[in-house]
Amino acid sequence: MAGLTKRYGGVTVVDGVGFEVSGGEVFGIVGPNGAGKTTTVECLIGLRRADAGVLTVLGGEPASPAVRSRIGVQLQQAALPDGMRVAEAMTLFAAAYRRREPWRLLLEEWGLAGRERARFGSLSGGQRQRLFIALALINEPELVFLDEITTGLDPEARRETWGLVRRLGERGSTVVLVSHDLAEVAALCDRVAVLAAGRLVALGTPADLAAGHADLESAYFQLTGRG
Ligand SMILES: Nc1ncnc2c1ncn2[C@@H]1O[C@H](COP(=O)(O)OP(=O)(O)OP(=O)(O)O)[C@@H](O)[C@H]1O
Repeated sequence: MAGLTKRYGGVTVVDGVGFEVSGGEVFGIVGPNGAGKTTTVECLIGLRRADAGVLTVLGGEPASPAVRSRIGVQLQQAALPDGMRVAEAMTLFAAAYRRREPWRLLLEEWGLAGRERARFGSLSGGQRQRLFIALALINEPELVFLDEITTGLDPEARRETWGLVRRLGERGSTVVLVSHDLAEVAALCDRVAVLAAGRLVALGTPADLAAGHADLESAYFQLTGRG
């Protein structure tokens, strides 16, 4: 991806951002609120049209059906009707794809076995989050986008989710992870892009970014102009 630019009503919210993500990499995107992280992901998954830039995802155009069928997406504002049962959600999402993982296995893997008949509205925050990740994986995606997956989770659920993201990486999936949690990024990501006010201000391994600073957090504050 090179030169990604997106404007909303004349305001540039993503400004010439470019990076390459390698196969099998866990790639983090961090930055303050409003930095353009979600907009960047939305352009990469074909949900929004870029105003400028060259975007290639798995060798194709982000919005093409061939690419869409090979990616998985868990978006920040994901929601399901409160009355929908877990099994119904899995069946519905599975129906949208030709290639799909047996969804009962996915529920097992994500700690939701036995919750098939539970309604979305009755699930805890952690269970909802895991359900959204399971839904994002239903088409056995080669590339998975996860946006703030541990926000609102208690420490134990957060740790568990980290383990599951690691497992995705180990299985060979490429993961793009948007996060506000620098400890999470340091623990999970091979490389990290730092966005601030729509621009890419740094790109490297967590260790590279932290080099010359007390830690990753102080590097982040300096890079994003908050230090
Ligand atoms: N549909 C939209 N219409 C107008 N402005 C938008 C729209 N979506 C996002 N924006 C604006 O674009 C900017 C970037 O938003 P974006 O959600 O990409 O940032 P972010 O880095 O993901 O922030 P956060 O950390 O708060 O999720 C913000 O100023 C936001 O208000």
